[in-house]
Amino acid sequence: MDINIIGVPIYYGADKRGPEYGPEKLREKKVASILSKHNHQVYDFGNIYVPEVKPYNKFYSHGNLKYLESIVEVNRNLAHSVYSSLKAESFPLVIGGDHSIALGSISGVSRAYNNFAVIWMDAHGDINTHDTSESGNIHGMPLAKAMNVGYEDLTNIYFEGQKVNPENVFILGARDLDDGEVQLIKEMDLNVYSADEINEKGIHIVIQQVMDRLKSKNIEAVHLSFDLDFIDAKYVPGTGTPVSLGVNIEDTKTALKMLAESQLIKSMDFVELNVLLDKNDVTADLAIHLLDWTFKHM
Ligand SMILES: NC(=[NH2+])NCCC[C@H](N)C(=O)O
Ligand SMILES: [Mn+2]
Ligand SMILES: [Mn+2]
Repeated sequence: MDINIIGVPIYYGADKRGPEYGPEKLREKKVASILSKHNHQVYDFGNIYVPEVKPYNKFYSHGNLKYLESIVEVNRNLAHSVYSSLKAESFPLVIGGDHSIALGSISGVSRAYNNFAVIWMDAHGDINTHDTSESGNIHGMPLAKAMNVGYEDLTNIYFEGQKVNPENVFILGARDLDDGEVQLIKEMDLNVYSADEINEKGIHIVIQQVMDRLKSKNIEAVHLSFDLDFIDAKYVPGTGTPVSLGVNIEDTKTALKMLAESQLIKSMDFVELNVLLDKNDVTADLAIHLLDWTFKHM
């Protein structure tokens, strides 16, 4: 398969320095040549341009949507890059950066496919809006925007309106949800498999259930959005919002292997590696190992 690596060196969605060095770090660790070992042609498309913003301007046009203008611009460009990759039958691997970039990738995927699903592996739901967010950090909101919930500058990125049908969204590993997010899950009847449920039932059973659902819906493609904080906090010091009682590394690998082998995954985000918080590169090395593992099974 052909893979296009698209780096997005941004921290604005997290409002904490560190994730912007993710693409550089993974390149330093030879991500492209590692993936190409598994019979893939890997093309490194470099980085999406991230404009500089003065920190005092972060509230520029909206008090509870920090760095709104820049995040909109970056995601619009990213969306087109992801769409172009898919049109060229190349797998877009989007390397963050913080999770705000999922909005751009899902928007690009959405233009390429009619009936696709999003699998969101994360300790968080990332379904806040400017009304429910306690932080104003846009990385806690992209999945809501993709479902057309929230502020219109963010829901209308790349093209107007909804990018993904909420019925086709699967959140895995959740264990740190804000009140507004819990309410939205109820209102929209979203598919959420919490970390507790995964650890009780077993990852294998949960992934199988998700795949059965995808099959019954005749899904043609899946976008996998992987936030490193899906994994239990003790294994990932290098992420900005770690949460304990998560999934361990072995189970994470089982999930990624099963999803990769399904051949349904056509695009992926890999986000929230915080290089500045990392300890001796353990999280960066784990990131490389997980990507190596995933694309080995693809
Ligand atoms: N992509 C992430 N790591 N998101 C963390 C979000 C944390 C919190 N729920 C917020 O909205 O601020
Ligand atoms: Mn996230
Ligand atoms: Mn998260």
